[in-house]
Amino acid sequence: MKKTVALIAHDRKKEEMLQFVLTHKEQLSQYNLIATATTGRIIKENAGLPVTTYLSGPLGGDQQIGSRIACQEVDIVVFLRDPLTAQPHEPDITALLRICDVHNIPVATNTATANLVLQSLLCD
Ligand SMILES: O=C(CO)COP(=O)(O)O
Repeated sequence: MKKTVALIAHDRKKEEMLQFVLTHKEQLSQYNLIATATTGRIIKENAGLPVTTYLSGPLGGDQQIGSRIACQEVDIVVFLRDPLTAQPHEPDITALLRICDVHNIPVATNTATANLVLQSLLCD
């Protein structure tokens, strides 16, 4: 069955997310991609990959993706957080990371880890 990968990036990490997606475009095209609204739109427009989008993070998108994680419908999360900027929806961000740990879902919060996680999927 196709794996589902969630892609989420804060504003100052969106360019890095796009470069990550473009670097791994061929591999990522094999998976179901889901994303928060703005991250997903940028990926669709600039990488041309199909992405199922949810609400923007501050409007509840992190919680929507968290709910899919809780339902065991997500295999990997790449969440490029901005560690230098306070976010109004910090509780939602913490909740998303927590639900990944509750369900033992790999969550990469930087591209160094995300690269390793994608590499490991190639060996599956
Ligand atoms: O805020 C986010 C994650 O916490 C991301 O939301 P957007 O992709 O809509 O910017």
